[in-house]
Amino acid sequence: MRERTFDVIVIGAGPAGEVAAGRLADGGKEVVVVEEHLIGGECSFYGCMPSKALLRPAQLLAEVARVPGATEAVTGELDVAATLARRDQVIHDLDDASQLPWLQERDIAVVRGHGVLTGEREVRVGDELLRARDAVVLGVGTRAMLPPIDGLEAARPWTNREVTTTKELPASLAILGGGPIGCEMAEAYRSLGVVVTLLEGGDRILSKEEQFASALVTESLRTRGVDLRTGVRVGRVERPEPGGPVTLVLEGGGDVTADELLVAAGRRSLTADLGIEAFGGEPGRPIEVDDQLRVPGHPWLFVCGDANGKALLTHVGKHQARIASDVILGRDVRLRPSVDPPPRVTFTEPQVAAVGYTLAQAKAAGINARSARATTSGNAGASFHGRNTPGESRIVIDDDRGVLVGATFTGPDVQDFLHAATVAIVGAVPLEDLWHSVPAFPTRSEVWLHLLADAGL
Ligand SMILES: Cc1cc2nc3c(=O)[nH]c(=O)nc-3n(C[C@H](O)[C@H](O)[C@H](O)COP(=O)(O)OP(=O)(O)OC[C@H]3O[C@@H](n4cnc5c(N)ncnc54)[C@H](O)[C@@H]3O)c2cc1C
Ligand SMILES: NC(=O)c1ccc[n+]([C@@H]2O[C@H](COP(=O)([O-])OP(=O)(O)OC[C@H]3O[C@@H](n4cnc5c(N)ncnc54)[C@H](O)[C@@H]3O)[C@@H](O)[C@H]2O)c1
Repeated sequence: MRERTFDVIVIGAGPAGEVAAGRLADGGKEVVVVEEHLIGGECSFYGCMPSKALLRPAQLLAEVARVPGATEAVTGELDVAATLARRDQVIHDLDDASQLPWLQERDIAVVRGHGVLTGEREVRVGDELLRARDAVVLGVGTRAMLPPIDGLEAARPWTNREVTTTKELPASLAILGGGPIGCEMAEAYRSLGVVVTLLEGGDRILSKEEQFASALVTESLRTRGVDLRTGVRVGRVERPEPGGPVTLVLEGGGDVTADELLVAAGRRSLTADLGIEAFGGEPGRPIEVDDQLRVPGHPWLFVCGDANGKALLTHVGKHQARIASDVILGRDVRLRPSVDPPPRVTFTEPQVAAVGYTLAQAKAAGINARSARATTSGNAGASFHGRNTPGESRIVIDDDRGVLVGATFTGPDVQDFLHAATVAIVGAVPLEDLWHSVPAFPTRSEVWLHLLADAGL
């Protein structure tokens, strides 16, 4: 068996693993990355990037239709083939060659294959044994979770992998689960001309967000023609002919038939064949870590990104990777609770861009909280993006401390509003100081003036 020794072994080259490897190498460590599929991970090839590529063209076309001058100039329909071709460019036709120079420039070694922990600071990849002088960082991520529904697995449903990469669109698509994946893909596929049925088991879609945000996205999807149903329980799935239509038999009567079925009902950690049980982990479950991303009792073992289950978001995994790397490089840094829940954006139209607590979550956390609201497009800057676009914004205020603890912006293209709110929350900026943070005219940031006015400032 071939043996090699490095300072740090990183298993999984998704966003978390890549950032850890890069930062450690920049800090002078000799690093090896073990990857069994594509360098770039789920986010680059089957997640964030292709999903946004599928959503953006129709959203831009809708914005053009709201802005006279441009409206008259752009008169055609969405080009479906060009949209799929652009998606293929974004995911580099599922080829990770363009990710390699970044690693090579930093002298990061790459080992292709499935990594398994075989001992302390020891990883086996096929017939190669890797040893680490300092640490092992796990960034193994997640896969789609299939709920235990009779016939579901045998029906070979789509997961995020097929829905983001397919070259041929089905005429109809049923989607199980109304979280961010289900909602984004419902809108994208509908905009590409597919008949979409979205089935959510809970009483509302996007259940982790403010109720008003769920209601706005529900209304928007229904207006676009998505058959959106909540409180639905699927009892059985049938696909008599492989590749033929699939039928979901609903508990309580009725069924839904579609050419394809997407399961977007949550994720499971890729910790089943990792050797994690020897270090206190449970195969298939997220691995518990402390505020320095270490596995308790194993100071050389770190877990970053989706695999620790804290928040399944690329930017969260990358932040954790920066912290773990700095700890390995000898710095005393930790996760801070100041921005938890973290910033997040569902890229539907309207978008839901939120950070920190919803009002209900703040109250449940024992905070003396109240909210203030404003119409997102109710300012001069917004008129240049299209008057009266649907969308409301709300901030959640901790009245005892006089600071923000949450914010939600809904509307078209509001994703970049979020960072100001994140800075205000992490910096615990007093509301009076926020009031003096004057937004330029005419920018859509004037929504802050209206939010603070509604809060009594
Ligand atoms: C459709 C979709 C859309 C999304 N959109 C967004 C978005 O807009 N914004 C956002 O912030 N997040 C989004 N996410 C979530 C985001 O993709 C994940 O949070 C992110 O990819 C997690 O990064 P990671 O590095 O932890 O894991 P991953 O990206 O899953 O990467 C893990 C890597 O580890 C490899 N691996 C696993 N086990 C082993 C092993 N034993 N040996 C070797 N290699 C191994 C895998 O092959 C993979 O390459 C989306 C997810 C999906 C599915
Ligand atoms: N824009 C973004 O940032 C973005 C986009 C997509 C995904 N993501 C990340 O990926 C993660 C996974 O996304 P997701 O949408 O798969 O998961 P999720 O856990 O967020 O949502 C799953 C939804 O499926 C529903 N569900 C579960 N079982 C069901 C069943 N049997 N029948 C009907 N409904 C059922 C749940 O009630 C829930 O609403 C998210 O947590 C998110 O962090 C982020």
